Amino acid sequence: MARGVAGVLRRAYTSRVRVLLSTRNLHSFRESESRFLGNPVSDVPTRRFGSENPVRIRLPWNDYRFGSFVISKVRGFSSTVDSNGGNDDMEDCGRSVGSGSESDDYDEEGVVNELSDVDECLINDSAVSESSSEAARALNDRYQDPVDLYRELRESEVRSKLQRSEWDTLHEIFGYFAQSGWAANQALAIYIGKSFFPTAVSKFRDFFFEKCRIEVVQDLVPVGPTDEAVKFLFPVFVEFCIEEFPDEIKRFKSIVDTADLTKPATWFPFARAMKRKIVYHCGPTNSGKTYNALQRFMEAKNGLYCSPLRLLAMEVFDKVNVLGIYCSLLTGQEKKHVPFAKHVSCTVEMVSTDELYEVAVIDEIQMMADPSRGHAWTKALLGLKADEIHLCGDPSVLDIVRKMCADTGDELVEEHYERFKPLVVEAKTLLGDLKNVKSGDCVVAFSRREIFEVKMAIEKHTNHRCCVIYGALPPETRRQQANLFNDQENEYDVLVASDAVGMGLNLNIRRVVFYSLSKYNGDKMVPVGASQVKQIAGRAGRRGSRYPDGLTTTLHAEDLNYLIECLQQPFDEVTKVGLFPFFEQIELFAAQVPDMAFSALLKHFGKHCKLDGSYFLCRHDHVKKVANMLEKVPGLSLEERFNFCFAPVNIRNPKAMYHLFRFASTYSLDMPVNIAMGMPKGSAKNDTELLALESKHQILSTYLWLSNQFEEKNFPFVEKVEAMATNIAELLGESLIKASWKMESKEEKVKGQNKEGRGYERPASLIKLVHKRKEEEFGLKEIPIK
Ligand SMILES: Nc1ncnc2c1ncn2[C@@H]1O[C@H](COP(=O)(O)OP(=O)(O)OP(=O)(O)O)[C@@H](O)[C@H]1O
Ligand SMILES: [Mg+2]
Repeated sequence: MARGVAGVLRRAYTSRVRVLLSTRNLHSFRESESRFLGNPVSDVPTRRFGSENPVRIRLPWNDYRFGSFVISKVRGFSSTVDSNGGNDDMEDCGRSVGSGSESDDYDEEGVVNELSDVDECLINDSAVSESSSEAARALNDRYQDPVDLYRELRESEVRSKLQRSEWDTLHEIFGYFAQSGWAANQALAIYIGKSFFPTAVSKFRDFFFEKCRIEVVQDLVPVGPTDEAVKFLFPVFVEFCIEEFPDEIKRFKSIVDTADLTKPATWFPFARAMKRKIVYHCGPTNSGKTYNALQRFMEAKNGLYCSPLRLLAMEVFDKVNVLGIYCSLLTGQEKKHVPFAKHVSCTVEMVSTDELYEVAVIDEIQMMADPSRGHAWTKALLGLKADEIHLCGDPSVLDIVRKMCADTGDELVEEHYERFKPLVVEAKTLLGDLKNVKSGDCVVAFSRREIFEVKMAIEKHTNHRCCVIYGALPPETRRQQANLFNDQENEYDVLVASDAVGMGLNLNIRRVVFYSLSKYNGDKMVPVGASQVKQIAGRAGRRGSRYPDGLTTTLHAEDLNYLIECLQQPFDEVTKVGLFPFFEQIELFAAQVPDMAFSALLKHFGKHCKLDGSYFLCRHDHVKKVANMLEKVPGLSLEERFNFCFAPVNIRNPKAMYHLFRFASTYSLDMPVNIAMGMPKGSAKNDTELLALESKHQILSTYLWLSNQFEEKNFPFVEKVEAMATNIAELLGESLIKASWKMESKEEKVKGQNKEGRGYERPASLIKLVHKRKEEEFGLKEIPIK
């Protein structure tokens, strides 16, 4: 029986292990497999497993073969080489190579991906003495076939009497083996996972001690705990594992197979069957990328515009309809179907890969590299069924798009753009004083608190009035604030905004002033990244706006050099883009680990998933947090749970979390989900009331999102909720216009620091400039940035 299973495993092993036995290359299993099946990569006889009478081809030990691949030069163990001659292994030590999973990066809970690289540097680091090399050579000459050696061990009935020193050295050798990153990586090829590897080695050690002839021990001991010893033992270890652990191997294989995220291009066979033309509108901000892509969108018989933000999707929806092209709107929260419309403006998460389009536009394509949302852009690019796909974005993902198009077989046309007008850095700065703000300025701050502090300070100390835009505001309110700012007929001539203005919005901004260049990343204050600085600064001086010439500067002189550095930095080249499994993939995976809680399942998936080198698994800690909370709601199917967990909710807002919990609980009882939330009577009179309005809107937004995922009978109050949401968005708008309160806790904080009466003051710049240039270097010159 065991042999039967082993036979199956060996067949599987032979067919799988056609790629060089390195974890880094597990991702390319499939590729190499198909390459192999179509066109055998080796003309050297391969070792076969699985037939009734396996043909054992004797090869010298130093050419020991796994499938068609060779662990070459065992004696010198310089590298692992595949039969195609590709050399991949040891030189990468110490570098993070571009393949395998990135789970180590994304999972802050310290989940280690079973398939990710382990440090193979051990191999190179070990000092190999002349005598042990000599001993290794002798060992390899003596035992030329690992299979023979394994058989001999298996059949042996004598336990050798070892001397204490031999026993100690053997232990050291096996200890070294267990620590070997190289061996752990190679073992993955036979589906010995990283967590099981130490157990397998320990069992192998016991087996070896139990069965090994004294002569073999005496030949091995002089080699000592070295890589050479590991290389010698490894093929024997493989034989042992295949025979000893068929169940573990089978289990791990099924898990790995169902967590396979390699070859994402093949997930969309219909898109692959098409000859698509991809047009990449590549350039910096304000260079006309979206404008040109939208021209093609509007000319087409039918089209799809995929936006990074609800606000932009709404803007395109309005603009296109005004121009007489019927266009519907589709976001997570709203479906506005325009009769006879053949065009759709949607948020990128809502992309359907089922519809056929003549033209699709994917805006801000560089977002493919976003750690959390990247997968939506990747899916759109790989899966859209459109004759023409227009990508708008900066050059950071150009190379990877080229690679993806080569994989999909799509034609790629590149259109390069320059900024209409160069962005100019004002070296004078605001000299630390918000009184120097001018009409048409957008002051950018990176927290809600700072935004209000700046607004209040400007309104108190100058005659300017401020609009505000930040992430927690509903898109309708952001839009109302943007219109108020753009409209020249009122007193609102300054905008105070967070990085939420960074994408695509067309605002009448003359100058972008960075209030600070640091932001809180959830853990600590960090400098804002160069690409984000560019994106935000690029909001100044839009073509067709009142201020076609863009200026940018900082509030404080000490931040200026960092701003210039960011603007002058070339775009980073992205090497990996985001992926996330579809529900069906999670479902298949779940079948391998029955009874596992959903949050643990996601964690487990992250641990076992297999990715090609150009992809990473998107972060989903937010989803896991919701999943944890919803563990207490019984009776949800996996799919229902999946949908609830992806609902947009602010996990730091206990009220929002409570309502989501309530929605899920009511739904699980198959009762109509109601909203049970009081409406505020008027606009907010202080920051606490404003926060409450924001929070209420977010809860309503979650309800609307869920109503689009589930049946109407479960979420029957959509109209009522929509009306409430509109009402609250209006109240928020009114509140922002009236807002003149002081930020309470800030005041307390200032009191605590004995700074009462000192007026407005920004905390000192947090950017520590390493290469601080002298002020004279810039003087009051204006520095144009291309
Ligand atoms: N050929 C054109 N004729 C008239 N207006 C144009 C033209 N090209 C661009 N514009 C206008 O210039 C402004 C910036 O263009 P667009 O939004 O396309 O830039 P972008 O490169 O997509 O910028 P971002 O990276 O910030 O999204 C818009 O207001 C757009 O309407
Ligand atoms: Mg654009």
